[in-house]
Amino acid sequence: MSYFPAFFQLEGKRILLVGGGHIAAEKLEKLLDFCKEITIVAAEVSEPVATMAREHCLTLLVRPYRSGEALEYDLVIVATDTVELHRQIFEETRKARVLVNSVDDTRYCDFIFPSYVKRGDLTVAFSTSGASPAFARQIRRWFEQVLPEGVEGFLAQMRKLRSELPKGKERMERFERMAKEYVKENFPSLRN
Ligand SMILES: C[C@@]1(CC(=O)O)C2=NC(=C\c3[nH]c(c(CCC(=O)O)c3CC(=O)O)Cc3[nH]c(c(CC(=O)O)c3CCC(=O)O)/C=C3\N/C(=C\2)[C@@H](CCC(=O)O)[C@]3(C)CC(=O)O)/[C@H]1CCC(=O)O
Ligand SMILES: NC(=O)c1ccc[n+]([C@@H]2O[C@H](COP(=O)([O-])OP(=O)(O)OC[C@H]3O[C@@H](n4cnc5c(N)ncnc54)[C@H](O)[C@@H]3O)[C@@H](O)[C@H]2O)c1
Repeated sequence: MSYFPAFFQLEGKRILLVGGGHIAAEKLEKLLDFCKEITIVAAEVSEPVATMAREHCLTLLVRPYRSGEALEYDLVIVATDTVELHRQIFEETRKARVLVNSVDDTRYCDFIFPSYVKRGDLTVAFSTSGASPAFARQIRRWFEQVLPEGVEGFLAQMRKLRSELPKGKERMERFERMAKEYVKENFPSLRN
């Protein structure tokens, strides 16, 4: 079954990253695009993870994961080199409202990381539901080339107008027209 694409508000959520190596650093970099309160627990910590933790004032616990501690969080990302730990954390959380991502192992995932492009308020995410992460990455890279410079500025302008103009048919038509014109001018291969 494919994964449902949703955009979660992470601010205010309790987030735990388990692991402090190469892959944990990649996941952390992505999480930091969307939230600034993250706890990391890792037996050993690589330089990139230590640097991000310091720069963003994250809670960094340098010690092995303790049984049951995932239950204190809303979202848990497990990025260690110990598959058994990924299974353990997934099992521990089954009776609680904790969502788990185990890198590289859909058996122990409630959600998976997509490939994405983020420019201001625009986030475009690609997923193959695990069929081919390599393909998700390549299509993301292609899309980065297609995306016009300054799209975030256009969205900032639209956001401002939305807050200023009263709701209704007139506003709806105006926004549709503006969005259509923007796409027509900036995505030259689209004609309609
Ligand atoms: C998108 C991205 C986001 C991110 O990591 O944040 C992501 N993987 C990325 C890259 C990548 N990962 C792997 C390769 C090597 C080539 C290949 O295998 O294709 C490459 C390509 C590369 O690095 O070039 C290895 C790999 N990955 C998974 C497995 C396990 C398996 O398939 O069973 C294995 C085999 C391990 C092994 O062989 O031992 C599993 C998962 N990887 C996912 C996400 C989730 C599904 C996403 C989806 O398809 O929708 C899922 C299910 C779980 C999760 O991790 O959340 C990120 C690209 C970011 C970007 O650049 O934009
Ligand atoms: N490195 C890659 O390019 C790559 C590519 C594909 C898949 N993977 C997979 O991703 C996983 C992580 O890879 P990595 O390169 O980040 O590994 P890594 O060895 O760099 O990091 C593993 C981290 O897990 C921590 N850890 C291990 N047991 C722990 C425990 N009980 N409690 C807390 N922390 C613990 C370690 O201290 C370390 O910080 C592995 O399963 C690997 O097979 C890695």
